[in-house]
Amino acid sequence: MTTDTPSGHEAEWQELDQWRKKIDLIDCELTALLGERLDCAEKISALKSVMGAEVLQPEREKEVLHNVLERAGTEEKSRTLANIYRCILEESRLFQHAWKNRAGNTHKD
Ligand SMILES: C=C(O[C@@H]1C=C(C(=O)O)C=C[C@H]1O)C(=O)O
Repeated sequence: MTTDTPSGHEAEWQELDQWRKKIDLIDCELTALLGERLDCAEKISALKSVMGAEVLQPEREKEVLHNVLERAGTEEKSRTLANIYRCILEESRLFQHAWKNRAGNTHKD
């Protein structure tokens, strides 16, 4: 047990520690999956550049959100996952714009 935890409730602290270990494992998996998701977004960005398509695809974003919320389970999780996914979609868009700008600069040389 670390020294910055209040004394007492040892069993609860031990259980909390177990849940934190589980969260650390989930974060490991999430980091890998989100990285993979960004790799897909990068490939899509390259294709959109060739096709002259916009980065922002509102209908596709609605579909992504719909797919996620369908699996959310509860109203509370649905609200939270919607917020998380709005951030993911925004960052995915920014990532694609950054890739597009880098690719554009490279092709000018
Ligand atoms: C990845 C794409 O680009 C953007 C980002 C999306 C995403 O991260 O899922 C979805 C739609 C686009 O606004 C795509 O068009 O599929």
